[in-house]
Amino acid sequence: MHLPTPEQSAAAEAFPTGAHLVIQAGAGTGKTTTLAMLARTARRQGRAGRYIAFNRAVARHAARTFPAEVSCGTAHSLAYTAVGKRYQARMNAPRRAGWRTGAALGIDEDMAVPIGTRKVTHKALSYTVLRTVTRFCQSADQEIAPHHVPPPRGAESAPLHAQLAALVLPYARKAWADLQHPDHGVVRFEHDHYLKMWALSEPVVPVDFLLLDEAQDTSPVVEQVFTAQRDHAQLVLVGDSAQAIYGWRGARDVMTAFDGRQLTLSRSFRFGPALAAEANRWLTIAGAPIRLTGSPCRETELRRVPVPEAILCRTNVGAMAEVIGQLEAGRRVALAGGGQALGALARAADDLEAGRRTGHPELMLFETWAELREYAESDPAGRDLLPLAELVDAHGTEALLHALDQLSPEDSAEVTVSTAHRAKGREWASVRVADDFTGPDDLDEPGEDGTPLPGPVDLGEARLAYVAVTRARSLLDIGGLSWINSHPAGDPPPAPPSDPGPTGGKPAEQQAEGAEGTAHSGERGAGDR
Ligand SMILES: Nc1ncnc2c1ncn2[C@@H]1O[C@H](COP(=O)(O)OP(=O)(O)OP(=O)(O)O)[C@@H](O)[C@H]1O
Repeated sequence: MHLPTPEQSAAAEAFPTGAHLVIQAGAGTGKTTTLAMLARTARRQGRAGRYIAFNRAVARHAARTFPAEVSCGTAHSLAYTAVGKRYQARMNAPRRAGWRTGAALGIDEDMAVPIGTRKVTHKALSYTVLRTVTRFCQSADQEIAPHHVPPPRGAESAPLHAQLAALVLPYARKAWADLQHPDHGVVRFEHDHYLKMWALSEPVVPVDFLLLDEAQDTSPVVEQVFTAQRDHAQLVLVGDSAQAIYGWRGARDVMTAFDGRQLTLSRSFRFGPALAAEANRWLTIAGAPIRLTGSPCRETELRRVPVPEAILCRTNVGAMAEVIGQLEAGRRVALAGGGQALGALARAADDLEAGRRTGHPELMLFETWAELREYAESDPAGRDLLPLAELVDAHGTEALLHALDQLSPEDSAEVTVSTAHRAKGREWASVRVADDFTGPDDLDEPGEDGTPLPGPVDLGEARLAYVAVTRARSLLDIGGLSWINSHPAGDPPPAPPSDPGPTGGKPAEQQAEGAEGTAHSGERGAGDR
């Protein structure tokens, strides 16, 4: 048992008062240890509660750490017990292609509706209908509406989106009606469906307190159920606003504006003072409410690391480039989360190159590779696809698929390549940040001396950089983030702080919603919160 830090003691002392709490816990600051302290306090008080984890693995880990009075699970597990189990038979139904579901909903298999210069085929429409239902399920809305229709790649403008929404919504409403039957229907029943049904039933969770973990990335549907309990249960939100990196797909930082007593965990047990200083540079840029102190017992060096244990990338495509580079250097490589997403992209590129339409959800509005390339090169909305286009053109889809076949499992690999999104919650002894973490573009107007001025650092990018740099225990190579050393926002060079202070800085702002999928990385799996 460790001697608690003053901040951990402050959290443990605040909890029995019954006040709603917001605990900002920086990277590696012993969040689980602290929550277990709170849970033991509750046991002494005879109070029972629930810990809501981000995914099942975290819930299982917490169940081993917390006393029995605190039940541990995801929001989905609560919803499953209340609603989902009635739909078990439907959930066990065999998977089938989205277009078959579309056909069963009445979408004509010969359709090709023009939206702008693109044609929406029945496959694209079927996929968009199912995504619309999923986005509705993750929202706090009562009914399916146009804003749930995902903006399609290659037809993002508002008028085109409105046209698409008019086409999609009748089928999406039909799909949602179909899902209400517990024992029959044509749409495959997913975990998000019963979560939404549960939320719409306005459930009361019968507990004395609720601990919401990773509260900086909470879906609106979970936020709605959670905050609705505040009159009868003590609410404790735990997380790190500076690690809010899922805003692009609708998650919200519930901590920042929550009306509760603010507490902080800022002593990191993962790394030493030099890395804490680097982390603080990004926390400052992100306008985060905390600054970290490193462990005096840990020495973490920042320097070039030619052979790291982990390489962290900004995008899936960047990860693919790193995989190829490591394989060429003769190393056994693992890709965190596996190679399926990249394999699907490579196969989609292969289809387009052969002049076939692809079923890949992101690329299904394009008819040829040349069309996609033109979109990536000339349309600002498609710019993030340019690295994919360049990667495919440089290596060929066959070589990419061959590289993915050579991946090793993580436990037998010499190096793990991961996106920063997938690296969240993990740590390695040595880490290199990949080259796809490029800095902001220069401003149009040069500085007084005529030299280009770098643009401001995007807050979302700063949070992702913070997640990436805080994964290392002993060695960190900031690699692709080195541009920050000559950017005005990275100045003055970081120095280890002498006094962490309980709080400081401005609250983090919300990350703007961006495109889904290819450019980003790290999807949550079914059953995750
Ligand atoms: N007061 C303390 N003194 C020394 N070590 C501590 C203290 N509190 C926690 N630790 C150690 O810090 C490490 C991380 O703690 P813990 O497992 O609770 O954090 P976590 O929730 O898994 O991770 P994170 O803080 O990154 O979210 C563990 O090795 C734990 O034993």
